[in-house]
Amino acid sequence: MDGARALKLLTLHREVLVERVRNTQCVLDNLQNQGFICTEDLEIIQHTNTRTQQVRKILELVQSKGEEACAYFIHILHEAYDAYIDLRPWFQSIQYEPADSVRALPVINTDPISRYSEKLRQELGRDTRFLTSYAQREETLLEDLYTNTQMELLNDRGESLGYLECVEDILGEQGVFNKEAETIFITGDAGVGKSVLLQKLQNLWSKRELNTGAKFFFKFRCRMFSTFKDTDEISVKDLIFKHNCYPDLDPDNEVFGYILRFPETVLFTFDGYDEIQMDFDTENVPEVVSPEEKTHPLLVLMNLLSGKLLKGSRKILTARTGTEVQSRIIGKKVVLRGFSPDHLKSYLALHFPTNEHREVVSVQLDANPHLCGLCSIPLFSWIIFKSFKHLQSVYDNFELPESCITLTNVFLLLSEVFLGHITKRPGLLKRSTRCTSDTFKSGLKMLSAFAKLALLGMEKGSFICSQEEVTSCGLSEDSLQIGFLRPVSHYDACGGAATFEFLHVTLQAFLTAFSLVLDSEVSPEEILKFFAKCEYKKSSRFSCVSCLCTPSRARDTDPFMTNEHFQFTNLFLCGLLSKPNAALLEHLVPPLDLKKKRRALKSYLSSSVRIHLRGLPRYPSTDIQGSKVHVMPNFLWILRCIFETHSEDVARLTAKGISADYIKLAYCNIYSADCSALNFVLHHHRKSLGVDLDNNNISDYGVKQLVPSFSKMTVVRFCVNQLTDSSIEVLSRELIRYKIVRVLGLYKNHITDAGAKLVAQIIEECPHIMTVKMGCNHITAVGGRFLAEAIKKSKSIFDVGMWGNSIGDEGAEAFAEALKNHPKLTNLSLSANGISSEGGRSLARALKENSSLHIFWLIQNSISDDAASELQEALRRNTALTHLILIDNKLSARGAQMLAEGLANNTSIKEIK
Ligand SMILES: Nc1ncnc2c1ncn2[C@@H]1O[C@H](COP(=O)(O)OP(=O)(O)OP(=O)(O)O)[C@@H](O)[C@H]1O
Repeated sequence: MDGARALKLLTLHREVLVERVRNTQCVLDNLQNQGFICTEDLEIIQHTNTRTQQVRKILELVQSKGEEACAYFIHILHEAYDAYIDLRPWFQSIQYEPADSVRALPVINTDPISRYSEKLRQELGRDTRFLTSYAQREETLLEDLYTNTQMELLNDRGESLGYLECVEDILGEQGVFNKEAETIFITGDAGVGKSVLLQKLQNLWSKRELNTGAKFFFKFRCRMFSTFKDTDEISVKDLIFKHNCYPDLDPDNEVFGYILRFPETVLFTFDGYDEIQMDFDTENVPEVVSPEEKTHPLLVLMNLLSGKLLKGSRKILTARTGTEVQSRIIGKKVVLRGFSPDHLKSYLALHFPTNEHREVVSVQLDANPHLCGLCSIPLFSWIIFKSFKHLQSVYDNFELPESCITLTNVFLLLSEVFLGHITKRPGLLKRSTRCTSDTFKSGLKMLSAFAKLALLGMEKGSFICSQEEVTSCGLSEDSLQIGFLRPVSHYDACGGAATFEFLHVTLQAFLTAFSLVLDSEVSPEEILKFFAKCEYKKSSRFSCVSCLCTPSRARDTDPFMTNEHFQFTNLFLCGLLSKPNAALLEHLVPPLDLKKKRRALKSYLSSSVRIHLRGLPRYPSTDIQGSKVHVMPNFLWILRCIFETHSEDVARLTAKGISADYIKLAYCNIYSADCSALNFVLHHHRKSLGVDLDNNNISDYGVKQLVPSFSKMTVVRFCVNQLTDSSIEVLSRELIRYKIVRVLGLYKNHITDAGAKLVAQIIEECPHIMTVKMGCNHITAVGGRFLAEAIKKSKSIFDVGMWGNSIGDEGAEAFAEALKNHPKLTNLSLSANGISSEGGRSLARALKENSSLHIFWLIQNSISDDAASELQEALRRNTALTHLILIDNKLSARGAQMLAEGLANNTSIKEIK
C-alpha cells in the first residue's frame, strides 16, 4: 500500500477507525518514536477529553504530516495485533499489504494488555509445540501426530447427548446443561488423551486458531496445588502472575484491572483434578470473593471453579473417569472415549506416513481385535506403534506378538525399547535375532533403579520425584536420557529445584509392580499391599448411578484422587507374574521366588473374587426368568487382573461364582479391550447367561472379542456402545449359530439398513427371541421393512423398540402388515420415525385386526386428524390395547375428540396420551 492510498483510506474509512481504535497510547508512542510527531503534538492530543475525540485528532494530525505518516499509522494498527484486534476484519477488507519502506519501520506494542496476551500466546505456543515422546532427543510435533478422538457429551444424569465434531466445539454451547455453571468438565481413562486435548486447545489459541473471545489463556496442572504447604497463601492474582505468566512493563497494573473488568476474556485449563493430594472438605469450601485476598491455593482453585472468583471466566477441568466434582459447578460434561476405528487408521497413517511398515501393522491390527481395542486408548497405541517402529529398525523380522497381547506385554515392549538404548551397539547393522531376555538382563540394574524410584513415589502417593530421590535410587544424569523419566516444567511443579515424573503414571505403576516382583526383600504377602487400597468397601452403597459418578476408590484416601494408579499397579503385577511371562521373568528373578509370589497372588485373587461375587446384590430379572446380579465398578478391575494373569483356574472360579442367570455390567466404563477380559471369564461359564453391557464403549472390536461367549448368551444387551453394521455381522453369525438368544438390545448405535437386515435374520432364525431394541440407529424404510417382515414371521417376539429411526410411512406400512393378526407382539414403539397420517392410517387399520398389542408408542410423528377416523375405528374394535401414546403428533382438538369417541365402547384401553 503506498502512501497516497493510505492517506485516502484515512479519509474514506474515518468512522470505522474512530469506532475501532481503542488504544491511542500505542499509536502515539510509535508515531513519536519514529519522529512523525513531536511532544507538542502529543500534549495537544492528550488534552482532548474522550477517546473518540483523541482518535479524530490523531487522524487529522497524521494526515497533516503527509503520506508516509499515514502509511506508518496504518502499519502500527496492523502490527500491534492484539491492541487493535477489532480492526482485523477491516484489514482483510482492504487487503492490507504494507509497502517495503513502511515494513522496515519497527512497531512496538506498548499496550500492556495486548502485550501480555501476546506473551501468553508465545509461551503457550512454545510449551505446546511438541508431544511428549520417548526420549528428550526425540520430540514429535503436536501437529504431526494429533488425531481426533471421540468426545461424548453427557447430561447431568450421565446420559449420552451425542458426540462433538471437533476440538473447538468443547467451548461451544452444545451440551450445556447448566447455564449458571462455568466449568466444562472433561473426563476419561488414563492415557485417553485429556492432557493432549488441552494441549491442542492451547496450541490452537496460541496460533489464534481457536474461535473464542479469550484474550488470556492460563494453563495449570492440578498437581501443582498439592505442592503448596498447608500454610501457603496466595491470591488469584498471584496464581495467574506468579505461577503462570508475569505481565512485563505494566506499572499501572492495567492487565489485572482489565481481567477483573472483563473476566469473560479469560480461559483457564486445569488438568488432572484427580492428581490433587490434599485432605480437604470439598463440600464446605470457604468463600473467597476478593481477587486480592490471599488464601490457600486450593481454595483459590475451588472458588475459581465455582465462579466465586473471576465470575464469568471460562474453565476447563479434566480428571480421570470416576473423579467426583460437585455437580453444581459443572455446566457441561465431556467424556473422552479414545480413538474410533477411523481415528486409529488416521493415527496409524501419521505414524507410518510412507513406510511399508504401515501395511504390516495394519494387517496385524485387522487380525487382532484385542490389539485394536488396546490401541483405542491413544497412549497404548502410541507405545505400540513407537515400539514397533523402533524394534523394526533394530531387528530384521520384528512383528507384534501374535497371541493375545496384554497391557503388561505392551509395557514390557516399551521397557525393552528403553533398555535397548543402553545395550545399543552403534554402527551395527540390523540384528536378525531379537533376544528380549538379554536386553532385560543387561538392563536389569537400570530397570531395578527406575522400579525402586517408581515404588518410592507410589508409596507416598507422589507422581513427582526430586533430584535427590532420583540419585538415591542410583540413577545418574545419563540414565534420565533413556526415556522412563522426563523433567517437569516449572509451572507444573511450582518452580524450585529440578523435578521429574514418569512418562506416564501407568508407566510408574508398571515399574512399581516390577519392583515388587524383582526385589527379593519384598515378601510374597507384601506384593499384595496395593490391593488393599482398591478393595471395595461394603459400606459404600451401590446404585447404577454410582458407576457413573462415584470413583472406584478406597474411601479412606484423600477426596480427590482416584485409586487408578494402584489398580494399574495390581494389574501389572498380575501380568508380570503370569505364566506366559515367566520365561522372561525367570531370567531376572530366582524362579523359586517367582513361584512363591505367583502363588500368593493367585490365592489372593481367588479368594477376593469369591468374596466379591458372594457379596453382590441380586434382583429378579425382568428380561428373562431368573436372578440378575449387578456387579460393582471394582469388578472390572478384577476381570482385568484375571485376564493379565492368564490363569484359567481363576477365570473358571470366577465364572463359577457368577451363579445368577443374568449379569449386569451397564455403565461400567468398559472399553473394547476389556471384552477380552470378560470373555476370558465368561467362556468358562457353564450355564447360559444374560449379559447387559449397555452404556459402555465396547465398539466393534469388543464384539469380536466376545465371540467365544455368544454360545452362552441368552440376553445380549449392547445398547449405546458405538457398534456399526460390522458388529451386527458378527452377532448374526454367532447368535444364529446357537439360537438361544431371547433379548437383543442394540439401541443408540450406528446401525444402518444393512445391519437391520442382519437383525431381521436373527429374529427369523432364533425361535426364542422375545425382545429386540433397535431405537436411535440409522434405519430407514428399507431396514424397517426387513425387520417388520421378520417380526411378522416370528412366533416368539413380543417387545420391539424402533424409536428414533426414520422408517417413514413406507416402514409404517410394513409394520402394519406385521401387526395384523400377530400372535405375540405386545409392546411396539415406532416413535420419532417420520410417520405421517398415511402411515398412521395403515397402522390404525392393522390395529383393527390385532389382538396382541398392549402398548403402542407413536410419539413425535406427524400423524394428523386425517388418520383420526381410522384410529377411532381401530379403538372401537381393538380389545387388547391398553396404552396408545400419541404425544407430539399433529392431532387437533377435533382429532382428539374423535379418538375419545372411539374409546367410548372400548373396555381395554387404560391410557391414551
Ligand atoms: N489426540 C491424540 N492424538 C495423538 N496422540 C495422542 C492423543 N491423545 C493422546 N495421545 C497420546 O497418548 C499419550 C497420553 O495422553 P494424555 O497424557 O493426554 O492422556 P491423559 O488422558 O491425560 O492421561 P492421564 O489421565 O493419565 O493423565 C500422549 O502422550 C500422546 O502420545
